[in-house]
Amino acid sequence: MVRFEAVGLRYPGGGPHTGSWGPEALVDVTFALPPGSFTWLLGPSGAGKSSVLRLMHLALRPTRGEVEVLGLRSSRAPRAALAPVRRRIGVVFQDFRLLPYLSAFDNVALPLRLAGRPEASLRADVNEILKWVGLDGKAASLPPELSGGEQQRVAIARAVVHRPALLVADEPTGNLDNRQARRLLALLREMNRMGATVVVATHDEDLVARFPAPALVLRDGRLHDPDGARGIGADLTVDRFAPHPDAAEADDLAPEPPPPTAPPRRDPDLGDRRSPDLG
Ligand SMILES: Nc1ncnc2c1ncn2[C@@H]1O[C@H](COP(=O)(O)OP(=O)(O)OP(=O)(O)O)[C@@H](O)[C@H]1O
Repeated sequence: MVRFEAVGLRYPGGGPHTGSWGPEALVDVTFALPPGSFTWLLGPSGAGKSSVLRLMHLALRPTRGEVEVLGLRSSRAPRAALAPVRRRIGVVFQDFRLLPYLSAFDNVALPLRLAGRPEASLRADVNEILKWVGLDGKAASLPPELSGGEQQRVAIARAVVHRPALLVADEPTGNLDNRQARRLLALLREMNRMGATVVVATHDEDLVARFPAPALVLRDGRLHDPDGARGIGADLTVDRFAPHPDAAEADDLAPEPPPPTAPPRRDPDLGDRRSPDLG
C-alpha cells in the first residue's frame, strides 16, 4: 500500500533558480504500511512529518530511494501516471487549502463534481459528511465566515467524501478543542474501519494515548526506530487495534457513519474514477 525504501529528500536551497539543494530533510527513511492500517506520524516540529506526507500523496518525488503508493513507484513514474493514483488519495492539509469563494457545501462537493458525479446523487453524500463533522448548519457559509476549527472540519469532510483508499492528514486536529479532536479522530478511525489506509501526523500526545495505534516517529529527518518501523509495518492490521480505556467515550462521540455508497477501493489497478485530483 505505502512503502518507503531508503528515502532521501532535499528541497531546493539558496533561493529559486540557483540550482542548489538544501540539506536532506529526510534521511534513509524505510517503512511499509499494509492496506487497511492506521498509523500515527510523530516527531517534533521540523522533524520531517509533512515531508513524508507530501511524498505519500505524490506532491513530491524522493531525491533518492523508492516511494511506492497504491502500487505506483513515484520516483520512476511518468507524470501522467501520478494523477489517477492521486485521485484515490484524500489529503487534509495543515493549512486547509479551501477555496475561499466556494461555500462549505461546494468545497466538500468539489471532489465529486470533478469526478463527474450527478448533482442529485452527490447532494446526499455531501450533506451526510457535513452532518458527520457537525457542520450541517454551515453548508452555505464561505470559508472566511468560518472559524479555524470549522474550516478544518470542512477540509476533513472534503478529504473523505470520495472514500479514498489512502487518507493522509497533517495535524488535522490542530485547530480543534479536545472534544472536537476526539470526534474527528473517531471519524478518521471509522474511515479506517471501512477499509481506508490512514496516516495522521500530530503533536497531540493526548489524542495518541486515546487512540493507540502503531507510530512512525521522526527525529531530524530520520526514523527514530527504523527496525521497529519495519517490523511493526509488516504487522499492522485493523484487527489488532487495541482500544484505549477511553475509546468507548470516543465512540460515543462518533457521529453516525455516512451511507455506505461505495467502500474505498483496494485494487491498485482499478483506479477511482469518482475522485478528483486536488493535488
Ligand atoms: N518547501 C520547503 N523548502 C525548503 N525546506 C523545507 C520545505 N519544507 C520543509 N522544509 C524543511 O524540511 C525539514 C522538515 O520539514 P517538515 O515541514 O517536513 O517538518 P514537520 O515535522 O512537518 O514540522 P511541523 O511539525 O513544524 O509542521 C525542515 O528542516 C524544513 O525547514
